[in-house]
Formats: sequence, C-alpha cells, structure tokens
Amino acid sequence: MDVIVGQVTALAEGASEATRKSILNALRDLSYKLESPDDTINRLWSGQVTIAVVRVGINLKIFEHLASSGKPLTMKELATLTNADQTLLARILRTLAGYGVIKENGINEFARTNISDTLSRPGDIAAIKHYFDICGPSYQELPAWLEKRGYKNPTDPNDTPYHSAFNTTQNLFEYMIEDGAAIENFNVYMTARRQNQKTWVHEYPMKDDIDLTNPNISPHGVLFVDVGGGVGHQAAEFRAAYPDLQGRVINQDIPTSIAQAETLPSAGIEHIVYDFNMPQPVKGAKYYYLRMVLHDWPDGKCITILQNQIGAMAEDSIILVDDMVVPNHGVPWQVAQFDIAMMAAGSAMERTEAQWDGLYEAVGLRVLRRVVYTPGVCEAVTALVRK
Ligand SMILES: C[S@@+](CC[C@H](N)C(=O)[O-])C[C@H]1O[C@@H](n2cnc3c(N)ncnc32)[C@H](O)[C@@H]1O
Repeated sequence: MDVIVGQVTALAEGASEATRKSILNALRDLSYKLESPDDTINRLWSGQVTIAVVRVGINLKIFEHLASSGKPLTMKELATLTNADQTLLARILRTLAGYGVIKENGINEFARTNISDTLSRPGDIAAIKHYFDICGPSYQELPAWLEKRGYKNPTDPNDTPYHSAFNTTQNLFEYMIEDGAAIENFNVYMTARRQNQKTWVHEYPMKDDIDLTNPNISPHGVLFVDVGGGVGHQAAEFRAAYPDLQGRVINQDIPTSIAQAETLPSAGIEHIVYDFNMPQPVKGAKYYYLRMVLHDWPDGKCITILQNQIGAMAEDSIILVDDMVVPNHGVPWQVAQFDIAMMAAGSAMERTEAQWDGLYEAVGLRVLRRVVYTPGVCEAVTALVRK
C-alpha cells in the first residue's frame, strides 16, 4: 500500500493543477467504490460534524498551536494552551484525528498535518468561519425552503434560505455589516482567497486594450475602478502589476469595508464609498472591474448594477466582469458548490456562458474577449464594451 501511496504522491507533486485535481477526483471515486452503504451514510453525515469540530478547533486555536510549536503536543500541553477541559479536549482531538485533520502520534500526543496547517492561516480560518457561521444555517434551511416554494428556481433576493435561517429581512451584506465581526471576517476571507496564486492580472491581455509602452494612457485620469472591491485587494494587485501606468486606481465598496480598507496599507489606491445600486460617480474610467459581485445577485439586480456602470462609461471604457463561467457539462464540484452557496444566500447563481451573455445582451454590452484564468475552477475575466 505504501508503494502505491508513494507513486500517486510523486505523480501529483510535479503535476499541473488540472492533473492534480483529476488525481484527487480519481481517488475520491475509488474510495466511493469501496464504500459499504454504512460507510456512505457515515461519510455523508461526517460533513456536518467535520466542519463543526474544525470550527471548535479554530476557536481553541488548536491548529495554530500545532503549527507554531514545531513539535507534536501532548494532551496536557494542549489543555494548558487552550484552557479547555481535558475530557472535552480528548473528544474533540480524537474526532479531528479520526477525520485526518490532525495526526495522533501516540497515546495523548498530536501533531500537525498539511490540513491543520491550512486551518492555522488567517484567510483560511476566515473562510471556515464564514462558511460555518453564515452559510451553514442557510444550507440547513435549503431543502425545506425549496419544498415550500414548489421547487421554483429562486430569483427573489429578499426571500432566500438565508433569510429564513436568520429570520431577517436584511440581505446578507446588511446582516454582516450590522454584526460587524462578520463583515470584517468576510473581507479577510475575500482578500486571502487565491492569494499567492496566478490571478487574472497576469493572464488578462491588458496590452490589447492600452499601449503599455506609453504609460500616459489615461486621458480621463482614472485607470481602474474596483466596484464592490472589498478592501481593495484586486485594485492593489492591478496597481502592483502596472506600477508605471498613469491614472487613478480606485476601490469602491460599502462604508464598513472602506473603513476597514483604510486601516490597511494600500499604496497608490484610493478608497471611496459607493453603493452600486446608484449611478457610478466616477466617470470615464478605462476599466470598471467587478469580481465576484454579480454572482451574489439574481439577474434583475445584476442588470441594475451593470446599468449603473454603463452610465459612467466613456467611448473607450471597458467593464471587466471577473466571475466563474460554468461549463455546460462536467462542472467541477467546487464550482457547483459555489452555485448552491449563491442560491442559498441571495437567490443568486454561478452562470453559464449563455446565461452571462444573455445578461450582457439585456443591457446593451458586447463581449470583447473572455479570458479563463483558472481552468480548474472556471474563473474568467470578461471584457465588455458598449454596443
Ligand atoms: C463576494 S464580495 C467580492 C469582493 C471583491 N470584489 C473580491 O472579489 O474579493 C462582494 C462585495 O460586494 C460588496 N457590496 C455588497 N453590497 C454592495 C453595495 N450595495 N454597493 C457596493 N458594494 C457592495 C460587498 O461589501 C463585498 O465586498
């Protein structure tokens, strides 16, 4: 068995991202093939328990302690570090070890793994908090909610599983803002998402839109507006990739996110409060960039958001929509899962190419080009101009 594990590991190590993902899928399919019905049921309900005990582990900083200690830790050491009751801790640790999140080295001794290391990183901790605390109750609500509404595809952003789960009339962002910690956590997650990986900035052929040999390309003064940009991490990536290009780089979001952005280092970027339900106040920018904004909303609301940008466009302005483009078949599970998350939180969706193009057609935009920059999870930047 060790030989096979060694061979598969070696195969995955030098492989492209696409090959690595197909190896993971093949291993999953193999593991499913070996399951008894009992195994299948246990695996399915372990999904909820895994994220619940991981959430406890995050609260107790178990993964951070294991990552920073540089050596395995005994139960006693972990009890001292976490201040948790030893009997309780033993139950949590054995579950985490059973799921392979941490490693049980011997009796009452635990060690880090690549999984627990991931769970010690601030951006990944923020992701788990968001998916468990905010999305979790909405998924729990989803089956009954869909049944009650006769299995119609959800299109009302004010009536979603999330609204029922949280018994609120506020949308998800309003809810997280009122909570305070939730929106701050969400922004940490969004900033860290795909950090240190190749992003759209490196893949999009900017040279086809602007003369990169002539830095003075922005006669209108504004080069790039990140609409709904959170704390401005994509605006920062853009600025870092094109430090010499003339023109303002602006990040826009709701007041809480802009206040958070202003506490972070962001050289060369301006932060402006802007509600995308209102006309865009920054006129004639070269680019209006929206990453993972439109996937939060159903078509009607996307049309409003796009129209609000179109009103500000100059002749040579381009809208860049950075979102997943769902293939017509063989949809990676990571993409399908995002779609369900958008459904539960906002009656929104991840869209196919035809669904996106229908939206652009409806507001009088023409697709100039579409650049898929992470084939494994179907993320693409679509450049749009006025017809
Ligand atoms: C899924 S996040 C994407 C953030 C960022 N573009 C990124 O890719 O990391 C959606 C963003 O839309 C912002 N947002 C929500 N409602 C908004 C509104 N009415 N006006 C402007 N921004 C809004 C949120 O605060 C959040 O930053």
